[in-house]
Amino acid sequence: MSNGKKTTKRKRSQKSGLSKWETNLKNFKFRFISGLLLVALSFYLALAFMSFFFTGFADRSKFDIAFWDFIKNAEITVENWTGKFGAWLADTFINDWFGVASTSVVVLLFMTGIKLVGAKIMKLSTAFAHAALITIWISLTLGFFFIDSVNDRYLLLGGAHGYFLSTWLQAAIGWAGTFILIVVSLFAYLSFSFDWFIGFVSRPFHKKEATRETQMEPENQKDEEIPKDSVSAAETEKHQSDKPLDEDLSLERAVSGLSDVSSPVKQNPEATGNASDHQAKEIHDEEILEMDFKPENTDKSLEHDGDEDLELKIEKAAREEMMEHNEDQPLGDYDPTLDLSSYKLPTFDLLDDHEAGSGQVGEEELISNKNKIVKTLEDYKIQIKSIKATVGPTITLYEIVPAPGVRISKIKNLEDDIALSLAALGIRIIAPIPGRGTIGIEVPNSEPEIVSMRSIITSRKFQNSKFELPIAFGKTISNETYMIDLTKAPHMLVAGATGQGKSVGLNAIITSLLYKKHPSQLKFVLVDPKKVELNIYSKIEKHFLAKLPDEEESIITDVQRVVATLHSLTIEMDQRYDLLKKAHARNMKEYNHKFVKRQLNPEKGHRFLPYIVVIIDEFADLIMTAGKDVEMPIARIAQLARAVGIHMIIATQRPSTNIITGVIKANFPTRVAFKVASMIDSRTILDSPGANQLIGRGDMLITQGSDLIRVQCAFVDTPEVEKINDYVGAQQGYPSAMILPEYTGGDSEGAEPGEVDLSKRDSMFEEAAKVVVANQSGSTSLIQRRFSIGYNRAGRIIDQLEAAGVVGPFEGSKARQVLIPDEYQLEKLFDNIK
Ligand SMILES: Nc1ncnc2c1ncn2[C@@H]1O[C@H](COP(=O)(O)OP(=O)(O)OP(=O)(O)O)[C@@H](O)[C@H]1O
Repeated sequence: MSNGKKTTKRKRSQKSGLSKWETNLKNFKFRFISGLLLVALSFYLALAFMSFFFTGFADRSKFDIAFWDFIKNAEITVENWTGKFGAWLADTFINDWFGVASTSVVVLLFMTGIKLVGAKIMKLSTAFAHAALITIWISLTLGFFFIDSVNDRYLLLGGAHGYFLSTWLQAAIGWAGTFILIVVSLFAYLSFSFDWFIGFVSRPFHKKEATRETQMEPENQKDEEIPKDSVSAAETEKHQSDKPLDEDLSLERAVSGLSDVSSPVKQNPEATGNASDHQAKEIHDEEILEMDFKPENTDKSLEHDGDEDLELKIEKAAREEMMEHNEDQPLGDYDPTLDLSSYKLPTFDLLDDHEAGSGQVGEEELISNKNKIVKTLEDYKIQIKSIKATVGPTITLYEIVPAPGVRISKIKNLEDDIALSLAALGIRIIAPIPGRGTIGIEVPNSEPEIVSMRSIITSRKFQNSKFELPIAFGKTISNETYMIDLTKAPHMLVAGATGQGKSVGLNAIITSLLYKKHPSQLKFVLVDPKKVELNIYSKIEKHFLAKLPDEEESIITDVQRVVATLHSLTIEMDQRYDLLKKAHARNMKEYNHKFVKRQLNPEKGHRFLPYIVVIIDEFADLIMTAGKDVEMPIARIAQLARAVGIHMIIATQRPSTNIITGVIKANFPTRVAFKVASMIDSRTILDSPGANQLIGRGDMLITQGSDLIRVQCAFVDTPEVEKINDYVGAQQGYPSAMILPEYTGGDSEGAEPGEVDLSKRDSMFEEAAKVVVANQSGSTSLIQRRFSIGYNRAGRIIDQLEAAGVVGPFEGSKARQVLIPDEYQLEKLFDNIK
């Protein structure tokens, strides 16, 4: 009894010891220090080994006593540079173990050390595996070729391991056998580890093909360099410096000398010199990528039959063969994109640049505005320390540092006066700018610039983004591409009075996603009560849309269908949670990772889960007509669906409180406001004023909880969206849109629960009956699997089959009894119930 207790205790302490050790490993400081120690140890060992080659001869006789005696006895000294311990280590590693191949230990210690410190190198498990193979091979080879060095105890090149292994092998398979084994194992290792090696070795045997290959090369290259639908390579983008604005455009002034406000301000020579070209425009750091997504056109190569194309054909065949033989080989990771493996992301040339950069802010305008601001403030006896301008695409931000003692609220109250003196609409005062200790005055530029969607999509920031669902909205006031990850958002409210850029904004959101995602990874549910705004996307139904079963239109316009779709999405959400639970995954990313790694069995209902983005335009219309019927499922999805990859974007013209209710608001943390009609609307959507002061045409404010960020929305015109849709729609898609689970709640009027109306049989009733009779098994999951339909619908069909007398009643865990023995009887039954 007490023994048992002890064991448990020990186990527990071992357990806690392990977790402590793990926690330590995760601790950065601990890792860093351990890493440094390992690197130091690797240097020490390297010196010990190196020195051993020179001093080992002199020290050789000293190792013959026990280790502690050797270390303790001060009278014994060694020549090795690293002292007795180093000498002993070198002797043990080199002579007793693996000979000179033991240097691999030094390399491994070094690699582990720098990895712990934070260096990005190859996986340690791979390094260890290679090192082990190389060490054994070198040790054996040296042991084989320098077998005589065993008599020279000072240096066994292959170590004791090499010597014994080679002696044993020679006795077993002879000298020749051992030699062959050494050569073959080398070739096997190189072929296994390096793909190029097989080609290198087999090249002499394929001289003829190799010549052909060289002949083909220039042609291939040409193909790569001038992809048909890529963007013009000659096109370049202005690269602008990353300097903070105050270095480039200096409107800063000393505290004293405010009296000479009209005097020319300090100018940066560069900015002034280029005034006519750039007009002291704020310089942004977005490098534009001219990139083409066109994957290699393998199909083309198949069309060529001539002899000269042999090499290309072989490549293609090898590829296809690999796929055909997939089942026989150990399966690699599951690739969800394989279903539509030839799918190409839209190319950049589908987007226009809308004369990007056309809007320019003259230096005169900047100075005049600055003077007016300073003058107005001065009129109200407000002293300022400095003023700085940041020129954005449509807005310039004048940042003021007030003199000590000036009350911020005093400046804030002057909003109207400043607007009056500048004779401009859309002036917004941010007092203070969070985290900067300055006051911002945003003034619209007289010639606003259009931010083209193209400049955003081609920006390096967007292209290199690692976001799961990247949405590139446009540019901030400092000309940076502004992006959010919808998975983090996770639901978004968009408001804006009519004509202020809401539809363009929704198109920008969808376009961003279409430029980054494969149809297998993302599905949209589009709700458009206006029937015209989102209809454009019906062309990509088979690629990117999801809809209810038996639904004809993929863009939902009818309120009743919206309600059914939202309910269906809640069912999909619940099903996804069930799958996550079964897979012991906390969220969809983890689940998909497991699925891709083939840890989840599709036979058990597991499937790769695409993100679902639900976009609802004109939400006001919807809530007015359907009220709680839409509000409740939306609230449910918004509260729960984040972890299962369902995200919602709701847009409305009228952001009043009866439309954006508390429940909805609480669950939509990301808010986007285009210009709205009143301050009350602005407060409803953003919880603060500001959206009423915007200038329209894509000028917007975004908040993700705390700060408000002013962004100029990227402009994407309807013809561009059409081109993108044509491009995607023309490619091979899935047989249909993604089918959402069947929702039957709305249809069951009249029928009591449990009562089945056979006159309203499911369209799959007969097919399902045949399958059940043929298999003599009446299970819902069989029908679900065979017809790829949801559980609800399959269950309903089974109920109908029971009512028709095809299957018996529900019997708990057992499958239902099938009452019809064969197809002949079944046909008779069909005739009876017609
Ligand atoms: N980001 C933008 N950059 C430049 N101009 C824009 C931008 N967004 C919108 N506009 C201009 O504003 C016009 C109206 O935009 P949009 O159709 O998106 O408005 P809306 O808010 O959706 O209106 P409604 O609610 O009536 O559909 C566009 O035709 C375009 O000329």
